[in-house]
Amino acid sequence: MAASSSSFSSTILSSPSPLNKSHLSSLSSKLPHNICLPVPRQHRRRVPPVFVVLSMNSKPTILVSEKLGDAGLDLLKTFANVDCSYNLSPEELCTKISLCDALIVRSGTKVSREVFESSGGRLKVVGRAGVGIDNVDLAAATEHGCLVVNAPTANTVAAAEHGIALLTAMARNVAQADASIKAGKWQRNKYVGVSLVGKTLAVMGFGKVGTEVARRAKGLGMHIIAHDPYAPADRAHAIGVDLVSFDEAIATADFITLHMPLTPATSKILNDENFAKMKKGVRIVNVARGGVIDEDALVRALDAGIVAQAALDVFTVEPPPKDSKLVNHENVTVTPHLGASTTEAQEGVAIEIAEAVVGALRGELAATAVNAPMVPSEVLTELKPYIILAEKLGRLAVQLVAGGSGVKTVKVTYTSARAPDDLDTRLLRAMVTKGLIEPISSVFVNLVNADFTAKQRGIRISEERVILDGSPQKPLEAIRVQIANVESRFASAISELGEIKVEGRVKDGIPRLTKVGDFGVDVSLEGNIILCRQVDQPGMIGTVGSILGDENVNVSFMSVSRTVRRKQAIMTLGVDEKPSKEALKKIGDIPAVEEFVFLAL
Ligand SMILES: NC(=O)c1ccc[n+]([C@@H]2O[C@H](COP(=O)([O-])OP(=O)(O)OC[C@H]3O[C@@H](n4cnc5c(N)ncnc54)[C@H](O)[C@@H]3O)[C@@H](O)[C@H]2O)c1
Ligand SMILES: O=C(O)[C@H](O)COP(=O)(O)O
Repeated sequence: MAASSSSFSSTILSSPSPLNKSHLSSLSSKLPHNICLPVPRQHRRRVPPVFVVLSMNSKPTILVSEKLGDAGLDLLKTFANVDCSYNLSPEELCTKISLCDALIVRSGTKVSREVFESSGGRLKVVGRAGVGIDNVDLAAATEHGCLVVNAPTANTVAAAEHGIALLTAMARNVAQADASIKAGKWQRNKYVGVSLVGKTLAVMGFGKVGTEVARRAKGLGMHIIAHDPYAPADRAHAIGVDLVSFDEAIATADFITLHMPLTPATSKILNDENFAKMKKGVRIVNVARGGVIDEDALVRALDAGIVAQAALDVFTVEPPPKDSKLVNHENVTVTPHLGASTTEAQEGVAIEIAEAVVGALRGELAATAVNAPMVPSEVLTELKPYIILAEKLGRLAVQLVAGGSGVKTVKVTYTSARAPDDLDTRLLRAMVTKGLIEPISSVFVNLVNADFTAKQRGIRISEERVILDGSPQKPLEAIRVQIANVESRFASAISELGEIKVEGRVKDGIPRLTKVGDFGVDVSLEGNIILCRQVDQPGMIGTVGSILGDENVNVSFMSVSRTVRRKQAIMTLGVDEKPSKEALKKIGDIPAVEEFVFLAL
């Protein structure tokens, strides 16, 4: 395969010379008994999860801080210790959280920065049993490497049905009439309502819930328009809805129903200025988030008769103050955030979030991750050996650093026959970052916080593609990691360009180191590695092997590659145990050894 475009010349070095089988068997009789020659390691292959969260033997603890459906709780209990502690104060939550690996909340628990700080690094997953994640401090979660997942689909219909319930109840004064008759009155003239048929309903936010509300309202004979700057117009057209501008929506609607998330852009989007643009007598439904309405402005608009009625399920502060003018307004119908509260939705949400949290704790990538890239499972399966390769190369490269200006400028090069848009490298970059940072810090790095952690430590990681001609069946041919402006503990790891350079490939599903500096090598990236530059002369393997054998250090593989016959060679040894300082010194003292380094993978 030839590189078709590259800013790095990517000439593959002539094949290194790993020991071949006959060479090895003739050697084996001369080696100490505990030196194993290359053994198939497939059975020992481990795929590290992307969110390595649990030690092998621990049963995780999951704190459930709000009521969750039984089916979800049962699922959680098969995997973890489940602590259902409802109505915790913020202080109690902060105290408990240090004993928990995961936390499951609904909208009633504020997962603040303090919660992440109090967890001492143990909290690895926050599961939001529902859609809105505005009660979770996402920035803090990301900085602490904590994955946030939600359950975005199971309560959609429930929320849409509640929107329709509020719409119809409001139009026919159901709540007010109910209260009146229970107070002993019979006020048939007071509670004359308005009809929905033929009226224009503006759906603000045409996502999952908004779409379902629109479908149902069409069935009531309403004319539906929608405003959503990010929704595809063809999806709206397909169900007979026109997407219009914000101003057109609010100016032409008889009814407005809110279905957008609470974001800085939508906060108080219905305010004095926008109420003034509405048709006099407009009616408003909110099952999204209280914060999208300026509640004081809504009271003014109600008092001025601009807004005839409002029906609200959500409030800026929940529960709202007892003396809230808005809640107590006679033209306002309220429910206590019940949009998702149907038996069916809560069972669905509980299962959806339990599966997501358990999956994340097992280290799988969550399809509903909120603060990490979502990688489809088929892509993940294909990339798995390359994920390990990326991390191991990062680990190896950073351990080769001996000084200089520190690990600041790192370049990762992917050699692939795939088109750039057919290879998502975010996962690979995160794993290189993990490999680079974890050996030199106590920071836990994962896909969630990799970029943040690198940035925080002043490490600039650039990526480059070398596009190969040929069949793109494999996602990658090679990954190369280069660290600039550093000195190395193993001078041979410095390339001609003056950078530490390591390169690896996946062969038969096993990640292998294939280049160190400008030397070709070929060893499996497992356990610990000794890199040794030596004069190419007979007896070296036996001498080094004997030193390790005397120490009861098991050699799992070896490869020798040389540049010029009888001149210089790089010997690479895989060892299961870390040799003692004395043994390493003895290796260094062998006259033909020019330099060597021990690296833990
Ligand atoms: N009351 C409840 O119990 C309840 C239940 C479920 C969902 N919700 C809330 O309903 C809202 C919608 O949920 P969803 O599942 O449909 O979410 P969604 O992400 O599927 O849809 C939200 C839509 O809002 C759009 N949007 C974003 N910014 C906008 C803006 N400035 N103007 C107009 N549209 C904008 C997005 O493009 C998206 O299409 C969320 O706030 C969610 O928290 C409330
Ligand atoms: O965002 C949501 O999913 C809804 O607001 C439901 O919130 P809840 O789980 O607190 O009912």
